[in-house]
Order: sequence, then C-alpha cells, then structure tokens
Amino acid sequence: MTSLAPLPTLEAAEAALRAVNPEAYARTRNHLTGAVTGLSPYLTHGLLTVPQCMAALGLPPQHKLAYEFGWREFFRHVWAHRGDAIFDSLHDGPLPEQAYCRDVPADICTAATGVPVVDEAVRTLYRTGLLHNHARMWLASYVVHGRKVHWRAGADWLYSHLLDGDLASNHLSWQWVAATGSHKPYVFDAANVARFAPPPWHSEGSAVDLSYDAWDTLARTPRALPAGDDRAAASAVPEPVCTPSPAIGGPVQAGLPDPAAFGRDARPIWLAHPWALGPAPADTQTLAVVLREAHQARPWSEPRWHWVTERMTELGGTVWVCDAAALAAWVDAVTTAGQRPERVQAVAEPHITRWLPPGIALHPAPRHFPEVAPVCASFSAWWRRASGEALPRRPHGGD
Ligand SMILES: Cc1cc2nc3c(=O)[nH]c(=O)nc-3n(C[C@H](O)[C@H](O)[C@H](O)COP(=O)(O)OP(=O)(O)OC[C@H]3O[C@@H](n4cnc5c(N)ncnc54)[C@H](O)[C@@H]3O)c2cc1C
Repeated sequence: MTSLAPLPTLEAAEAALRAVNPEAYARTRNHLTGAVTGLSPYLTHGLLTVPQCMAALGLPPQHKLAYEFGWREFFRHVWAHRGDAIFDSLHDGPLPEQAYCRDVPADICTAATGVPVVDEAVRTLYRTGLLHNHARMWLASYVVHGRKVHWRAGADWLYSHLLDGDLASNHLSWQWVAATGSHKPYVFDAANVARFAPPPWHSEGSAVDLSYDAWDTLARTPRALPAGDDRAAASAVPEPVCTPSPAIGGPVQAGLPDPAAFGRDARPIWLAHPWALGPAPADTQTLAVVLREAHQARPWSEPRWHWVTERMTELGGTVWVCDAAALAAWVDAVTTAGQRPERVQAVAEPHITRWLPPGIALHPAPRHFPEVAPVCASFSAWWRRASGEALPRRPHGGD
C-alpha cells in the first residue's frame, strides 16, 4: 500500500477523528476534494466505532455527518434482518437479471475504458484502497447501467480492493445504485462529474457524456456502452492480486499457538479478528486470528491484507491463519468447564460471527442507534424510527 493509504494504527485512527471538521464536512462532502473524514477503514475494522465518533464530535441528530453514520448502521440493520438475502437482488431492477453479465470486463478492472471518471476511480482505488462516495456511485452506475454488468459482480470486485470493504455498506450501496434496493437507477452526467471532481476526472466527450434522460433510458434497455479501445488499453494498470488469506511468512503463521502457552495465564483471551482491531480490553491476553472460512468466497487484495495484518501484529504479535474447526479445538483446549464461556472473548461481527465456535463469549458490536424491528425498507423509515426524527428530502450520497 502506498503512503496515500491511512496508517493501520490506533493513533492514526484517533488523529483522523480529531481532524474531522463537521462544519466543513457538511458544506463540501460531495466534492472529491471536500472535507470528508476518511474514517471508514477504521470503522470497518473496529479501530473506531460509530458511538465513539458521534460522542467525540458531539453531533446533533440532524447533522449531515450523523446521517452518514446513520447510513452505515441502516445497512447493518438490513443485513441483520435480511441475512444472506442482501447478496441477491432485493427486488426486480430495471432489467431482467439475465440482461447483465456476471464478470467485470477487463478494461474496467485495468482502468482502460477511456472514460476519465471511471479510469481515475479505478486507479485511485488501486493506489489508495479507498474511494470518495461520489466516485463509488459514478463507478457503480457506469458498471451496472452503462456496461450492463450485474451489480453483484461489481460489488464483489470493489469489495476485494477496498480497505473499508464492508459487505453491508458495499453490497447494499450497489443495490441502491442498481435500483434493486431502491426504486430508481442512480445515473449521473459529465456535468455532475465536472462540478464535483478535479479536472483529470472530467469526462465531456466520452461515452458517459449523456443527458440524464439518455442515461435513464440506457439503464432501462439491454444496450451497453462500448468497451475501451486500443488507445485506452495503452494506459492500462494491473489489477492488484486478491487472495482468500494473507501470505504466510514473518509474523503471519498458519495454525494456532500451543494452547498451553495461553493456558498458563489465567487472564481471559481476547480474540482480535479482522473486524475487531480496536484496543483489547484491560487485563486480557490477545490471540490474533484470521479465519479461512470468513474469506473463502470473498478474497482481499494484498494491500488490504497487509493493512489488516500489520494492525493484528501490533495487537497479538503473531497473526494466526486457521480454519474454524482448528479454532474450536483450540478454544476447547484452553477452556476448562468451570471457566466457560468467559475464557475466550470476541466482538460479534456479522462478517465472522457464524464461523466462531460456540465456546467464545461474544460482545455485541457497538452501535449508536437503537435496533429497530421489523426491517425498514428505506433509510428514511429507519431513520425516523431509530433517531425519532424526520429526515429532510435528500439523495443518498451526492447531488
Ligand atoms: C457503490 C458503493 C460502495 C460502498 N462501499 C462501502 C464499503 O465497502 N464500506 C464502507 O464503509 N462504505 C462504503 N460505501 C459508503 C461510502 O462511500 C463510504 O463509507 C465513504 O466514502 C467512506 O469515506 P469517509 O470515511 O471519508 O466517509 P465520510 O463521508 O466522511 O462519512 C463518515 C462515515 O459515515 C459512513 N458513511 C458515509 N457515507 C456512507 C454511505 N453512503 N453509506 C454507508 N455509510 C456511509 C462511513 O462509515 C464513513 O466513514 C459505499 C458507497 C457506494 C456508493
């Protein structure tokens, strides 16, 4: 990962939180150079929590930034209620599912479409592991409505490369753009890009320079925009390699430590996993674990693995890569009947919880907004119930 990526340390996370300027955020957040917070990798990987950010910033519930934290928790609410159904279209979109291809074309994955806004987004993604929300929306809209790629293929691809890749925020945002989770395809035009992005992104005269009406019609017909030509291919960049587990070597080891080494210490064992990289509770010993099953279906890029394992090393010394059965046996070995279930503790996080053995005491992932039931179909319905406030009419991410 280049120096453009945020550092995977608690100090960097806390510094990013201290640097947030809510007033500037509210004015400029839709601009690619706006005062966005950069908190998402820290929130996704548990170095910070939404309640901690809300408290530190003292945000009133009607602040724009409070809504955005709200979107994060709304997507978690939908995931908690709908489960794996979020990985399929929540309802019909503008076209039948068969109208979309199931692979992201090579010219998109290598930033060689010849459309500046798309190629800049992909280059930025590979260089930093992050993308501004507006850029994610433009990219997803081009992929789904412009190139007729199924939202799920686009979502899986983007998730693999994001440092903040979160299955709820990512996959449900793609569904929102695709109109399988909202009621209108999200489309954009070149003027919108020119207003919110710096000049290298401007796309007048390219394949996406269409009116909103033409875009809307395109989203509702099977026709696709053309792939990048040979001239665009000349500036292609390689897609970073994605793997289902980190490379073994140095502090990253396959297997688990000798349970006796932990068994001699009476303190509870804190399981640091990729979605719980905050400080371990006082008076615990830390075991840092990557569970193979949690990543099998959705590999991560090398830079993301590097980012995560660097922080895990800081927490646990060695990062242990193992499968769920091995972890269950290890938990059994360090746990005597009288100590269950507090001996081994972890944060319950939906990316991993289903693979954690039953002998582990789970702490709920911290939330700012109260859980509401039944599931809310829209953010505004959820916001009304979770915050007790009405939501002014506004779009999802940008103008
Ligand atoms: C196609 C697409 C894919 C996305 N994938 C992810 C993802 O994998 N992980 C992820 O954390 N966010 C995702 N988002 C949401 C959003 O783009 C990022 O959270 C945001 O860009 C992160 O930058 P930031 O921390 O500077 O955000 P800020 O604008 O500073 O917002 C502060 C925090 O609020 C939350 N937030 C802001 N906007 C949104 C939003 N639209 N939806 C949900 N939460 C939001 C995030 O936790 C963010 O860190 C996606 C959005 C789109 C359109």
